[in-house]
Order: sequence, then structure tokens, then C-alpha cells
Amino acid sequence: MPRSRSPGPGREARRDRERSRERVRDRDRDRDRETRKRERSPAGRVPREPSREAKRRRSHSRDRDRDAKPSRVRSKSRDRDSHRRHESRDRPRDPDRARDDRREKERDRDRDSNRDHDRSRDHDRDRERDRGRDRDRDNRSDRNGDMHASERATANGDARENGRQESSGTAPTANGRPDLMDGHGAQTNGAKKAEPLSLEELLKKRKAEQEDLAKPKFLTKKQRAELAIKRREEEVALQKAKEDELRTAHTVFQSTFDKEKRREAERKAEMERQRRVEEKEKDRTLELIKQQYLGAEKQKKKVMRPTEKFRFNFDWEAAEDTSRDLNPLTKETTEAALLFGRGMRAGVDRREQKKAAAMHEQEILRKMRETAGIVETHEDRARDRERNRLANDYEEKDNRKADRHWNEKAREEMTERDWRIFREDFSISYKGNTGGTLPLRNWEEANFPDSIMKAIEKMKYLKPSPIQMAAIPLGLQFRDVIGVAETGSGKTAAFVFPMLIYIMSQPKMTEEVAQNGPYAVVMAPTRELAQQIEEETMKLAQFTDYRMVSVVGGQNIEEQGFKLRKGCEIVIATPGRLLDCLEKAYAVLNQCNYVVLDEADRMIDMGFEPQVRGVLDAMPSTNLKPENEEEELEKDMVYRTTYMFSATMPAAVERLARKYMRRPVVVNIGSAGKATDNVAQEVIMCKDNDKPHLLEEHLKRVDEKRVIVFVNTKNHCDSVSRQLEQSNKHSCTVLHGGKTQDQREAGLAGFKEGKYSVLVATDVAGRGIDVQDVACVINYDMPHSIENYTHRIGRTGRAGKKGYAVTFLTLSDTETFYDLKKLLEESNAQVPSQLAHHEAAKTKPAAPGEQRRRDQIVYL
Ligand SMILES: Nc1ncnc2c1ncn2[C@@H]1O[C@H](COP(=O)(O)OP(=O)(O)OP(=O)(O)O)[C@@H](O)[C@H]1O
Repeated sequence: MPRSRSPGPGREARRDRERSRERVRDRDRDRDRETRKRERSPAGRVPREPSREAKRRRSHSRDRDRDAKPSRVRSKSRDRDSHRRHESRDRPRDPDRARDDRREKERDRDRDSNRDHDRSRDHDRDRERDRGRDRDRDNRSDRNGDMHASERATANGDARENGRQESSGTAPTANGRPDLMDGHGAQTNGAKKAEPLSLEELLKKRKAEQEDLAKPKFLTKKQRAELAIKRREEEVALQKAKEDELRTAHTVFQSTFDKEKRREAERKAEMERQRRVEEKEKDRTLELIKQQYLGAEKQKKKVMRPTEKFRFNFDWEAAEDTSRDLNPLTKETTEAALLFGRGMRAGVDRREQKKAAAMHEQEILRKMRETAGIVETHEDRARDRERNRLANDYEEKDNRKADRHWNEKAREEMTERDWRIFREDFSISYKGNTGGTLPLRNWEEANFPDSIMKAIEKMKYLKPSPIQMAAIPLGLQFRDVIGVAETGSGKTAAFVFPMLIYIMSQPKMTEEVAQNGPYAVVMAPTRELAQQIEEETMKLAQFTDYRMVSVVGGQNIEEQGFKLRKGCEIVIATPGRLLDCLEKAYAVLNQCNYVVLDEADRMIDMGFEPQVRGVLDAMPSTNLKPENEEEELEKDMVYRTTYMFSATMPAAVERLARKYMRRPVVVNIGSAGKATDNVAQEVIMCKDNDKPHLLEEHLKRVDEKRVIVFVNTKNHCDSVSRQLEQSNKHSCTVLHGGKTQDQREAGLAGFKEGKYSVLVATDVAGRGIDVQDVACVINYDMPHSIENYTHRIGRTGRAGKKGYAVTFLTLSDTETFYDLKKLLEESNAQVPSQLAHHEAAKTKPAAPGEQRRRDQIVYL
């Protein structure tokens, strides 16, 4: 919008404006004076709205008064007033006093009016000075041309504009709009309206403001210090916030980095392990192929020379030397002469010997002194006496120690020699680093909690069996153990007790915890054995509230799944059915850190290796202990403990052990694969058609006692049982894989309860089945492997009792002749001459590959 310019910007017009401004000021001043007079005269005081100018001036003077120091005169008069007010309030009114007061007031008023005069004179002087300054400015602007006069007026702001309007005779109308009274005014109302600032003016205004801001501002020292402190505080806060942010970012980064690093290390270790296993497998396969095509390398027979054969072998250890050669007194013992044969130990009077030795020693000492010219003093004699006393004490103590059996010693007193004798007494041997773990000598040394001790008492287990003595302490240390012990030696309890202790260290199995599955899994090759382990575990854990579920084939899988979902601490299963449950998501093993493979070799024999591997692979692999033996185990981490137990450990087990076990300790009781000494063995060479008659004869011999008759096939099993039933002399039941699960369970239960005296079974009942007081085992058919023979005859002579086993051997069983002959010889049993001299019994049948490996008894 184009700006209207003021018309005729001449000097005349400015002077007029100046004059009218002057007039307004004079008028205001008169009005003020009038007002003040009226305020001073009490009668004529009328409350009046002060004019705008007056208000402005008053507020100005008030500000000045506040800023400036209050004048001494004004403050004095104020003090006087307040003093007077107080006095008048406090005192009664007295006429003289009132007169004095009046006079005093008049004097004050005169003083105030003088002061006002002075002030108005000051104002006039100021005004005169302003006017002179305006005039100079006008002259300057005249010289520069009057073109920008109106612009300047607008730039100076609206307030100034208003003032000018007033001074140029423009009075506000009722509607608030100014009326034009200017003589020069050819303008309309609209032209005189306050117009918005132009862009240039705005820019100018902003520039002026910026310049104002840019001008240095004076600050006091205190303000500067405060500002500096404030600025510093802000800087510090900012710095701290930045540092915090950095630290948080770093922590987050570090933890992610650490996690990644750990995962990477685990992955690498796993890959390395896989690679090594694969490499070894490859080497082994290659070796086998070589053997198959090039023939196995024959082991050279070591020929022992007669000198070597009869040379006395001093394979003692220094600690085993029980003589006291280091004792100088016994070193120089004098010969037994006097009083020989007085009924002392070995005909030697030890006291006489000692006396003679002491006298001899004294004599030698005396002679030595004499030759050296030393005179024996009283102190020397006392010293000798003391030395003799100490020597006697030492000897007495030493004798006491050496005389005692390990049985009479406290655990702390047991020496390495005692432990060695102890291990020999129970045929305990270890392979692998036990880490200094010592066996148990009695239940008290196990430090079991009450719940377990009560069960032990109730089961009447007076002392631990050798496998329990050796394996339980290792289990309590959560070491991986391969336990090989004869049949019926209590292997079940050897793995159940440490398992219960492990479960006790875990959180209670709530519904929420149960979502991650059981804490421990026991796998067994047959349903009957799994159920028997369940029963045994229930008995041993009867004083705890742990739940066990058996997951075996032949039963409703949904029902088993339901029981698993309800939660249990221990699952006892056959590998096939457990894998089924895992695949169908009836079970999970996310927190299973305790695994037992009972009769591990049999599981592999029966072809369950893939299922066993499947189940083991379903457990978290992160809980496996590190392969490297030197690597430290983390304290807070729960590692997987793997137990493998059997009476026999063929080579096939080695593969499984290598993959899933870490630094296992092999505990052997007796020699691996050896039949128990509690069973008297008899082998009868016969023909197939002699067998029924022989069976009848032997059953007659054992009378009504329990007997298990083992045969090799299901059909044969049924025919033998039919034969026995026809004779009507024996109550008989059958157990083989062709029967339904219910029939199997009913048959075995009937045999255990004594309903049947004869159980005719295949190898299904060959392992682990524990029936009290089986008097005899009859091998109607010789099994195909020596391990099965050992396990079969182990159904009798259990838990320290005596048993009897008889085997009907025919000439078609040559595959086992060699092993059987060896086993009979080892057990000091009679070997029939036909077997002893048979060709097949002289050399081990060399079968290549798997068969041969399986037959080997290996020590890991
Ligand atoms: N310390 C003990 N004292 C007395 N009896 C025991 C002891 N430990 C276990 N038994 C009993 O010995 C019997 C055989 O135990 P178990 O079945 O555990 O032997 P095993 O070694 O597993 O036999 P197998 O090799 O045939 O499976 C059981 O009846 C069991 O109750």
C-alpha cells in the first residue's frame, strides 16, 4: 500500500506543531498544580481521576525515587510524621501541643511547596534544553531535505505518533478516532489512520534492535561471576549427560559383544569336536577296511626268557615299606640270643632286644668319648635320657598305627596305603582322573540327607555295595561315570542316590517349572527293566515328594504324555518310546541335566543307538562340560552328568561315550564281563533232543524254588512252556517280545509274587530283572554272546546271595565256545572235557568289522 506523505513539510508547519506541543505541556502543568493545591486544602479535596500525563510523570518520579537514594529532607519529614502519629495515638490531646503540631505542619507544607517550585524550575530547564535539541535536529533535516520526515515519524513508533497528533490539535473523538484540526489538512479521516509499518521500517527497526543487542553491556563483577558459574554448571551438566549416554551405550555394546563372543566360542568348540569325532571315525573306518582287505595285524607274542620269568620283582613303592629302616635303633638291632622262645612274638622278646640295643649303643658312645677325651657331663646324660624316651614313644605310636586295620581307622586317619588295601579288598579299580575323590566305606561317610538315610534303613541296606562305594562319591561330584560291575551288585542304587541329591539342588517342580520337562532321565533297553527301575527309585525316594513317570512302549502314549505334562522330576524310559514322545511334543528335555543309560551296551546291541542319540540330542548341548580337561568349569553353571552302567561294556559303547560324556571315570568292580562269584556254574554238553529230559531232571532237583529257563526264540519259549504245563508238575509263565504288554507285566508280576515257580523267557528278561530268591537259572539254549550269558546267569545269586546256573550246550553253539571256556576258567568252574578240547574253544572266532568290535571288552 503506498504511504501517504505529509503535505507541505515546511518550517512553518513544524513551528506550529512545536507551539501546540508547548501549549499542551503548559496546560498539563497548570492542571497538576491545581490538583496539588486542592489536595493540600482539606476542605476542597475532591478525589479525581488523574490525567494520563500526570500518571506518567508520577510513575516516572516514583521510579526515580525508588532508584535514587531517598533524599534526606523527605525521609526526615516522613520520620517526623510517623513520630507525630505515634505520639498523637499514645498521648491525650493537649491544646498547646495541637497548636505546635499545626505550626509544624504549616512549616512542612511551606518546605514541600518550595521543593515543588524547585522541581518545576528543573522541569522548565529540561524542557528548554529539549526544545533547543529539537530545533537543531529540524534544521539538520531541513538541510537534508524533508522527504523522509513522515517516515521518521512512523519509525519512532506509535506512541510518538499519538503525541504528535495531540500536539497538532488532533483530539480523540467519541469513537476513539482522531479528528483533523490541522490547518494544512486537506487529508481525509482514513489518510490520517495509523498505518502498519513498511518492510523497510521493520528491517530498520530490527537492525536497530540488533545493534542495541550487539552493544557491549556493562555487568558488575558479581553478575559476571554468577554468569560464569551458571555457564560452567551448564557445561558440566552437559558433559555429564554426554558421559552417561556414552557409558550406557558402551555397557549395552559390551554385553552384546560378550554374548556374541561366548556363542561364537561355543559354536567353534562344537564344530571342532564334531570335526575331531568325524576324523577319528574316518580313521577307524579306514583301519577296518584295511584290516578286511589286508588282514589284521597279528600281535607279536612276547617270549619271556626264563631269567625274566623267575626274577623277583620288587615292584614296591616307598610308602608300602612297612619296615623301619630309617630308625637307627632298629637298624642296629642285636641278634636275638637270650631268652629266645619265651613265647614272645615270633619267639623274639622285643623288650630284651631293645635293652640290649640300648646298652650296646651306650657302650659305643662311651668308647667314642674316651678316645676323643670327652668327659660325660650331667647335661649329656639328661639329653641321652630324653632321646631314648622320644625314640620309645615314636616306636610305640608307630606300632599302634601299623597294627590297625583300615576298618578301625577314622576316615581322616586313612593313609594312601590303607585306601589301596581297601580298594583291593573290594576289587575296585578306576580308570581316568578321579580328582582325588575317595570311595565310601559306609553310608555315614556319604553325608546323605535324612530322607535318603531313612530309605536306606528301611530297605535294610546295611552297607554300600562295592559299586556304590566307588560310584556314589563321583556322582556327588557330578562327574561322568561308566560303571561296570557284576550282576545284582546294586548298580541301580549307585546311580539313583546321586540323582536324588542332584534333584534336591534344583528348584521345586512347580507347574511353571514342569513346562521345561524333567530334571533327570533314565533309559533302559527293555520295558520290564524300565518299570523295575521306576519301582526301585520309588522305594529309594519314598521319603521325598519326587514324582517318577515311566515312558515305555506297549502303553497308551497319550496317557504318558498327560502324566509328563503334569510334571515329574524323573522320567524312566525305553529310548524308542521317549523319542516318540519328544517328536510328538508330549515331552521336552530343556532342563534335563542328569542322564543315566542303564545297560547301555544292550541298548546298542538291540539297535537303539539312533534313538538314544536322538534323545541325548534333544537335551541342551550347552550344558555339556567342556571337552578340554584343563578348562575350568564355571562355578554357577549346571553341567550335564551322564552315567552309563552295565555288567559288560563292549566297544560299541565307546562311541556313544566319546560323543556324550566328558572326562568320564570308569569304575570297574572285579574284571569287566566277569560272571559273579556268587553263582555256581555248570555246563552240560548234550544234544538238542536231550534237553527236555535234562530240564525235567533239574527242575526236580531245585524242587519248588523259583527257576528261570532261558531260550533263544519266542516259538521255542512257547513250546518249552507247553511241555512244562503238560507235565503238570510246575506252575509256569512265559515272557517274550511276542506277548502283549499286559501279558508280559502280568506274567512277571505273577512270578515275582510266587504265583508261578518257573519263568520261561527270552533275553527280554535277561538283563536287569531283579526277582528275589531265584534259586536257579537254566540256559535251555546257549545265548549267542557271552555277555548275554553273564547277564542271564546273573538273575540268580543277587545281592550277595548264592545261586546256581546250568547251561545245556550243544555242538551247534561253537560261536561261543572260546569265550565260554575262558569265562568258566576265570570263575573256577568246571569246563567239560568236550568243550575244553574242542577246536572252536581254542581260538577266538575272527569276525571282521562290527561283530568283532562288539565282542571285545574294552577299557576306556
Ligand atoms: N547296599 C545294598 N545292600 C543290600 N542290598 C542291596 C544294596 N544295594 C542294592 N541292593 C539290592 O540288590 C539287588 C540287586 O540290585 P540291582 O538290581 O540294582 O543290581 P544290578 O547291579 O543293577 O543288577 P543287574 O546288573 O542285574 O541289573 C536289589 O534287590 C537291591 O535291592
